[in-house]
Amino acid sequence: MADSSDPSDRPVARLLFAPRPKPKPVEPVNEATEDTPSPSNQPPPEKPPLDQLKAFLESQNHLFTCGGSIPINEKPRATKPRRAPTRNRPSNPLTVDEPRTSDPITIRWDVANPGGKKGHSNNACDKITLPLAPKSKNDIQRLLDGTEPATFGRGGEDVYDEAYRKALKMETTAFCSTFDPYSLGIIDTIAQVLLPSIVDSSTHRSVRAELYKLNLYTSPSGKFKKHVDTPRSPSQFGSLVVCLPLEHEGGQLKVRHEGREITYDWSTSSVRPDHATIRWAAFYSDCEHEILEVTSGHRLTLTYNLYAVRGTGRMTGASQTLDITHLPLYQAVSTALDQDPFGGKGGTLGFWCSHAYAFNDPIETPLPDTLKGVDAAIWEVFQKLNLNPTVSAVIELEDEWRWLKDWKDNEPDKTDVAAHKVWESTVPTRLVAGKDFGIFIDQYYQDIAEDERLNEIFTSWGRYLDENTQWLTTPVSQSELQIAYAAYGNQASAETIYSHCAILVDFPAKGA
Ligand SMILES: O=C(O)CCC(=O)C(=O)O
Ligand SMILES: [Fe+2]
Repeated sequence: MADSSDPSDRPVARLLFAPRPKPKPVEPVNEATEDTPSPSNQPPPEKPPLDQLKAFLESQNHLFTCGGSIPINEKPRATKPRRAPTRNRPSNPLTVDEPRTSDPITIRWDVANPGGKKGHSNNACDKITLPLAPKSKNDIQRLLDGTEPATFGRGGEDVYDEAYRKALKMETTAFCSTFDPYSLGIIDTIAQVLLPSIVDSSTHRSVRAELYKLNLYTSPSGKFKKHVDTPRSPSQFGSLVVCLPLEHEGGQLKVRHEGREITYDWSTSSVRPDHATIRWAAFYSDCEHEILEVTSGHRLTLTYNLYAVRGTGRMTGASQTLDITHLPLYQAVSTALDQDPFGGKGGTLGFWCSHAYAFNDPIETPLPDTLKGVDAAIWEVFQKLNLNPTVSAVIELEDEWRWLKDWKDNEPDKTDVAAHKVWESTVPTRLVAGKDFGIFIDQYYQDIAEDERLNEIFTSWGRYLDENTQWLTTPVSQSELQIAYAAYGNQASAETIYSHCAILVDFPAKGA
């Protein structure tokens, strides 16, 4: 993704964020253990209601990834055809409690130059079936021959740099596989955990998974250093990684969000011979993640982009809906807001979203349909309480706003400090909430004075959030991730980028 500092580029909100302090040190949490329970779940009773809610919200950032495993049934039984129901014989009950198992997975791919003969037609393909049969380890070489080096996005370009990403790939046009995340229940699980729908909500959401790549991380030193996944469209909310059964060690996938870290360790070896298992992990794709070095064998994954779609969620299972009034969050918010937090004077209640959201221009973002984790929950709580929330891109103006860097030139005789005062009187506050997402400067603004320009841009794009705004959360420490957004994606940016957002609720003044 381009980290543009060229003022002639169309600037976007993302570029205007001030660098933030370093994130809190990461608390390592591994797959087998629960997140450390936060003592702040029960805020001390003496705090005012809004402070109690703030403390409660601080502990609500844990939901950003989920994963699981599916054993492979290496000798699949022939499936008995189901008999159609008749009047005397009801339909077969659904075998919902049967453990889900997968058949072995076959991968087929195009062979570019079969037999290496010139002039030979290019339409042959090869295949392997996993888990590999004993003594068929050499089959993996044929698969390797069908791959090409995997690039990634840096500074708006696709680059190959083994120091950052050492991996091989196949494009979806060159391979297919019998693996189906829908029929194995993986997509249902992701929908329930990462994109739940809420009873009565206007946003009933389902997940669509689109196969993206086959990747092979091979020893020695196959890896992908920390990055966030480049969103392919504004409705992309997540990424799914499926690890197919091939012996390897190392290659742990680490996913991070707001100082928390989950490790998916899928290594298999003679010590842990459970290689006849498919393992998977899904996460919100704005979460930073990395793949540690593979120290032996080959780590083979299929990656999918996950999109939020409107639907009934009944693709493979029953619709799962959540009654928001039963969430502790609902109780916490309604108790805190029982008393008007602005004492009748009116103001804005702000919730900095815990995640970043993809948008592109000029198409609107699909928010609130793509809200993630606690952001979705707070949105629904505000809705349920009839508070008319809005979700906006919120930008924080930098002290030295490099993109309009010549503002000081208007006051050449003043010191930086004095010139800065002029700037501060021009813009009432540093926080501006957008009615739209990207900020685009048209030619018109180039012709007016710098200070007027600032004000005009921001009042036409959004509104200033003044001291009457009470923030329930502090903005996520983004300094590292912000750099990662700008510099490292898994593909050079396709028109869609992430923005930081806030959910806002306006409380009118009493009698207004
Ligand atoms: O293979 C994996 O574990 C994930 C790969 C990844 O992060 C990516 O392709 O963007
Ligand atoms: Fe990734």
